[in-house]
Formats: sequence, C-alpha cells, structure tokens
Amino acid sequence: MTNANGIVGEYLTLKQNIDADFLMMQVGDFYEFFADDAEEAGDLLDLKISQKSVQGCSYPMAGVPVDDLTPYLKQLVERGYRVAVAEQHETEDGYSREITRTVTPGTLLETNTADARYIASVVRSADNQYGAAFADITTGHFFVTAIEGENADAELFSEFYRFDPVEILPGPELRNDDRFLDEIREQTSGSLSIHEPDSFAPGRATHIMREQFGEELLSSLDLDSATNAEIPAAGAILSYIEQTGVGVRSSMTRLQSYHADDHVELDATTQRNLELTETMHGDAVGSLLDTIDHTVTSQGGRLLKEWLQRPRRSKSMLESRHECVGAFTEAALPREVVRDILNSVFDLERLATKAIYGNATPHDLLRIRDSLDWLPEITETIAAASDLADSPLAEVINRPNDEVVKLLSSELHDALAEEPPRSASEGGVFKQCYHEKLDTLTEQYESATKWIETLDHREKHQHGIKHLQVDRNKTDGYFIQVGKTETSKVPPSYEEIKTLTNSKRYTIEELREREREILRLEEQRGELEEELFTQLCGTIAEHATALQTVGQVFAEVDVLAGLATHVVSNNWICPTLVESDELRIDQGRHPVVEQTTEFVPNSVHMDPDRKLLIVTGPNMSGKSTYMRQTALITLLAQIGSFVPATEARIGIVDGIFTRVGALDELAQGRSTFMVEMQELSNILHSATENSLVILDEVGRGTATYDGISIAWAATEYLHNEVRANTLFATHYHELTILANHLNCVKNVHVAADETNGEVTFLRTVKNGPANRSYGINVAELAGVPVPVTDRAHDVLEKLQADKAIEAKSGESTDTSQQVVFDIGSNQVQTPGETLPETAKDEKLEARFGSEAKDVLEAILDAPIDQMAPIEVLKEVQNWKIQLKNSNSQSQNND
Ligand SMILES: Nc1ncnc2c1ncn2[C@@H]1O[C@H](COP(=O)(O)OP(=O)(O)OP(=O)(O)O)[C@@H](O)[C@H]1O
Repeated sequence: MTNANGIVGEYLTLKQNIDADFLMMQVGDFYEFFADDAEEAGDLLDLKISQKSVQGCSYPMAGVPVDDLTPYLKQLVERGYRVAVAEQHETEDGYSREITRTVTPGTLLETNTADARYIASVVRSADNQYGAAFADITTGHFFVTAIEGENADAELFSEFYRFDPVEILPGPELRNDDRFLDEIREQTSGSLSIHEPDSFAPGRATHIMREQFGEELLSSLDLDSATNAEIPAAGAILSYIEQTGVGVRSSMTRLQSYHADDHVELDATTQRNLELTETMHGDAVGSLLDTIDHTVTSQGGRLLKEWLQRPRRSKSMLESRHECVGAFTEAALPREVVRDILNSVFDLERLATKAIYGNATPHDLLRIRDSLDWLPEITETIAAASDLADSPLAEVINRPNDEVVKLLSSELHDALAEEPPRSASEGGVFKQCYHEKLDTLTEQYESATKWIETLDHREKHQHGIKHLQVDRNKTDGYFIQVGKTETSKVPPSYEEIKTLTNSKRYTIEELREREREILRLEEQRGELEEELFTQLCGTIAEHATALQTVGQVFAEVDVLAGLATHVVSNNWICPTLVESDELRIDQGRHPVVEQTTEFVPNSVHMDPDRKLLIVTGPNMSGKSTYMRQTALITLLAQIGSFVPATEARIGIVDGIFTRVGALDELAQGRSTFMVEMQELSNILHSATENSLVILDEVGRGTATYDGISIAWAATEYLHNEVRANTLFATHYHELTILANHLNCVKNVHVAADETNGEVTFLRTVKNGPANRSYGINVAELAGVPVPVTDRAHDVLEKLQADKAIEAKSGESTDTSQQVVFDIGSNQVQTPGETLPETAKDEKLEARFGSEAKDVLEAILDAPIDQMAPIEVLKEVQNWKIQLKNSNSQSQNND
C-alpha cells in the first residue's frame, strides 16, 4: 500500500524496520534506492542520482533495472554491506512492497569465485569451551566443532584463519569481549553481524538442528545433546539463514563434525609463516597452494586448499591418497584423459545448491546433465587402466549412488531441450515428447504463429499493397504496417491504430483473434513450463546429496590427478609414513623455491637421539629455507601428496608449529618482540612430543643477553619437557654448546666458504656448528660502506664480556650438574669446576692489561698486619694509580 508520502514514504518506513545497510525496493521495472541510501549506493555503484519530488520535498533517487539486480546486489554485499530487497506485488488499490530477503556477506548465493564463502558462528560457555560452526551456503558444507583446553583460544583463531569466513555471528557472551573481537578481526576479513541472542539458546538451537538434520544424523555425530558446545553456534547459523529469507536452509545438508585429533594442528601463525595459501605479503602467487595446484575444476581447487589447511593424521587415509597419486603418476595417458574430462565438468556442489533454493536456470540444469554424463566416462577410464583400477581410486569413483545418478541423468536428458533459453520463463526449455499437454500447447502456438507469418503474403496479394508487413511490439501487439504511399489501397476492414512518419499501423478482426489466442497459449505454455521446471528442480533438489557426492568425487579425483601431475614434472617421491618420531628426508628440496632456483638439496635426520637440531650458518646461507622445507615436506606427506626428496620417512606429527622472522606488527599495536614471545609461548604450551617445531631465531628482538637467555632456556625446555622434534636456527653461536650437554641436541650448519674475506654460500647442510656468523661479510655484500664494516669488525672483536650461562640438563635437577658457558672466554665450566686460571688471567688482562696481575700479586704479598695504617693507605693509593694507568693505557691501545 502506497504510503502518504508516496513511494519514498513507503521506502523509508520499510527501511526503518529492518537491520540492513541498504534497501533495494522494486518500483515497476527498477529496484530503487531513495534518500541517503540513494546517495551512498549511487556513489558505490556508480549510478546516476536523480531527484524525486514528493509533496514539495525532493529526495535523491537511484535505481537499477530489475534484470540487473544480482550484479549490483553482489557488489554491495561483497563489500560487506547488508542489503534488504523489497519486491513489488499488485494489490486491489495499486502496488505494495514487502521485504523478501536480506542478503548479507555470508548469505550471498550469487558468487563467481571458486572459493568457498563461509558464514561462521561462535559461542563460549561458562567453562571456557568454544562451540563453532562454519557453513558455506553455496555448497551446503556445514562444519561444527567444539574446542576446549588451555590452548582453546589459539585453536579457535586458527580455525577462523583457516575458514576465513566472510561473515561472523559472535554469540551473546562474546559480543562485548573486545580482545576476542579484535583477534577475530585480525584473523579474518569477514564482517561481524549481530544475530538475536535467543537463537543461540541451547533449547532453540537443538530444535532447529533436529528439524534440519534429523535426530539420527545428530546422534551419529554425537551432537544429540543440548550441552554440546557446537549446537548453539550451529543452530544460530541456521536461524540466521532462515531469517535473512534467502530460503536456502534446505541446502545445508552436509553436516560434518570434526575434532582437532583428526588433524595436524596448524595455528594461524604457522599457516601464514609457511605461506600455504598466500605469501607473507598476501599474494596467492608464490604460495605452496599456487605451486602445487594443477586442478582443473572449481571444486578440486577448493578441496586442495582444504587439504593443505587441514593435514591429516590417519596413516591409512594418507597412505590411500599416496597410493592414488602414485597410480596416477604411473598411468600417464589415462591421467591426462581424466583431467581432460574433468576440464568439462561444472561445479556440481554449487549447482545442486542452486537447484535447492530454486535459483537454477535451464542452463544450470544443462550443466548438471552434462557433468553427470562425464561420470561414467571417468569410471571407465579408471577401470581400463590397471594401475588406477587396482588403487583406492576404484573405491573413490564408485562412491556416488549409481542408481540415483542414472535416474537424474535420464530425467534431465528426457526433459531438457538441446538449446534451452537462459531463463525458464522464456519458453522452449523442454524437449518435444516430454509432456503431452505442453506438446499440444506448443503445436497450437506454432500453428497460430505460422498463420501470422503467412498473413503479410496473403494481404499483399489480396489488396495489391507492396509495402505491407506484419509485426509485433510491446505497446501495439500484432499489427499490419502499410507504407504512407499505399494507405489509399487499404480496405475498410482495416482498423487504424497508429500513424507514423512514413507509415500507418492497422489491425483486423482475424488478427486480433489470433493475437488473443497466441497470448493465451503463451501464458498457458509459460505457466506449464515454469511448473514443469520447478518440478524438475525439485527432483534435482531431492537428490542434491547424491549430486554433491558426485561433485566431491570429481574434486577428489581432480586433486589426486593434479598432485600426480606436479609429482611427475618435479620428480617428487612417495614418502613412507611411520608412527614414531623419526624424520628422515634424503636430498630434500623446498617445494616452492625449487621452482625458481637451482636448488641444492639437503637432508634432515631426526630420531629419538636427534630431536633438537640447532641450525647455524651465515646470514643468507639458507637456514630458514632448510627448516621451512622440512616443515613443508612433512605437511605435504600429511595431506597425501608426494614430496620433493629422493627418499623420505616421515613420522606422523600431531602439529606443526613455527616461529619465523619478524613481521612488523607495530601497526596492530604490538611490538615485534611481544609478538615473538607470544608465538614462542604458544609453541611451548601447545607442542607435544609428536609435534614438529620450527624456530627461526628466538630472542633477537631484545638486548643480546636477554635474547640469548630466552633462547637458551627455551631450548632446554623443548628438549627436557616438550620433547618435540625441533629445528632451531640461531645466530647465537653460544647455543651450539648445548649439544655437548643435552643428549638429544645436535648441531647442524649451513656451510659457507670464506676465501680472502669473501663468503660463498654453499647451501649444503652439514653436521656440527658453524664457526661464525659472517654477518659483517653479508653487510659488505649488501654494499654497507667500508668504514662502517671495518669499524664493525673492530667492535666485534671487542664485544667479549665476562658473562656466563648455565645449561640445565633435563635429566637432573641437581644444580651441581649444571654446565656454565662463559661467553667471554668461549669456554665451558663443567660441574664443580671453577674457571681455569688462564681464563681468569685473560679476563683481567682484557680489562686492565698485564699490570693487573702485578697489582694482584702485590696485594697478596702485602704484609698488612705488620704495616701502619698510613702505609696501607699509601700502598692502596699506588695500586689504584697503577690500575688506572694500565686501564687507560689498554683503552688507548684499543
Ligand atoms: N638449498 C638451497 N639451494 C638454493 N638456494 C637456496 C637454498 N637455500 C636457500 N637458498 C636461497 O638463499 C637465500 C637465503 O636463504 P634463507 O633466507 O633461508 O637464509 P638464512 O640463512 O635463513 O638467512 P638469515 O639468517 O639472514 O635469515 C634465499 O633466497 C633462498 O632462496
């Protein structure tokens, strides 16, 4: 009903009652924005802004044609706005509008990118347990998890980094937690939305979950209790989807509950540090995913990303993937045939969802039909290649329900015309013989239009008019058009309807009758076609799960064949997985660096006696690369891929933790050192004896001795308490001494050659510590001015001070068992020992020169008890002068 202030009043009233940034309201053939919305949206969407006058007031107005709603809607929503859409419908006294949906970043169905678009919800219980749910309404994937324990925060944030949701619904108890919200904002670029608190209530959430998935599924996933932390989060997402009115709740069919135990823990920092899906600079190019992604389907690309972000721990599952990759590497031709076929399949997961929410077009159904046709082709190709047929691929390809696939395929083949129109309302969607009544209507329609097609010929002949044509348009309907020069020949039965500059338009009773018949037939045919189309979509929707399974199978085959393609062209090998803490990589390479560099392979060997490797070597020699390649090879093995090495035995890890480099986080209000310490703290808390830890410098962001002390203590803790396999690169050469005192610490170094002060990086890793850092040589290589590097050499020589550090062995708490490392003398003091005399002498000499010894000897020899106090004072005065002189003398010499 149009409001007193007309359209604008109606718009403003609707807008007032909704929680959306913009309202797009249908007015005739346009969706309009008014008032402030018009100015803002006009700016964002580059629309022409005009003025609408209502009762003497003028309001800005901007609109988009009805048929172009989707792209404009998408533009706004992808920028994080919530947009409500009001559709127009006819009423007795005109038109009225009603909000039909509110589109938010997480409920946008129209997406062109292959990437998943997750909406997330998270709740925290009183006992600090998190429940989280992640749903992608475009594919129907719905993951739920519960996270608890002392590392719950870090684990939860890792999940957010992994899923990178576009929209997040924090539970009521988290909305006022600034620290939590800040962290969420840091891990994702998604927008935060407030959803009504009641929807998170366990009772209501359980109800909606049961309604959606059925009790059987919930109990099979152990989600049948209202006390499950996942339920409130999951229930809230479902009610949010329902409330936004997009009508896709029914597409959420693929509920999966997962536990941290199934996966390799990869915290958000590690995912970033290892540049899994994007580089440290945020580019996709140059990441591990970019390097190994040879998938040819959207669903395959999504799955590979998921595998990379969620490596697994199940040996049997990983070995099965290895077998499949291996089979594809052996079967070169069938692999290419399969990849060729996959190139032609469409994104079945998304198409199935579109059918469910009634948004599929005839072309979408055609894509489903054609994609299904390829399934038997792939099955046959696999069956015909013995390498493939004998591998677990046979099981993968047989996963879809054959009968359902056949049924859907034949239904679509029977129904769809070869070249259906883009929209179901255009007519011509269905094949002949699909539906009897439709065939009859079509025949009648065709004969009516045929009559019209021949009408001009008949009229020309009958009346001798040369310039006569029969045509149709929106305003005049069907008409006979006669050129001006011949209008005198027009018979009286012609009824004039319009005069144009060079012609006149007429109609005749017969034509009117035919027109009425055509319009009736068009309407009937259109209605019937739409009905049949909805029915067909319904059949597809009914079997959407089967379709999604086919999509998953295509994705999996695509990923495995793609990995094999990379293996073949890069000479990767199949790793052997073992359930122990062994890690032995022969001639390993960095999977990304090897693409652009003449890579020098290196081996890693870790076992119960070599659990903590201290990696030293000059700056730029390759320490970070060596450690990262070790982490990446482990990770690749645990997604089911082959690895860049000549041989690899990989002990399955439960987590990979890294502390790498210093990204400048000052912009986020945290000092680099603070971040470094937080990361270290997280590792020391979270890693277990089955984890792999990579530490690339620890303690560098603070004063040298604080830094060494922290690095030293962290090494001891990792060795004695955590017992994780650890690679620790450091420039603190002092730490290398730990290998002599902690059983499982060993030194390795990246070799460099120095001839005549010039350093050559050999890139080979050898046992034992590096003898020095060559930092100044690297500064020389980098072109630091000679006076500076010369002075640096001087300063380095003098930076010897008399501090000592103790190395604590985990096997003994007895402090008498502690060793002491003396930085000044570069010597170790073992238990009970005092520093050797020569060391003491050297230290004294370093500070006071050789005079000091003489003074000390004089003090020792002085017969104080036989001296008068004044003589003692004099003697002390002499020693002071002697020492002062020798001190300044030695400084001058320096
Ligand atoms: N095995 C290798 N073969 C070929 N090039 C390598 C190898 N290892 C490292 N590099 C190259 O050497 C350069 C320096 O490597 P990296 O950053 O790992 O050195 P680093 O010792 O960690 O340096 P810094 O101590 O200064 O952090 C990189 O450009 C890398 O690509």
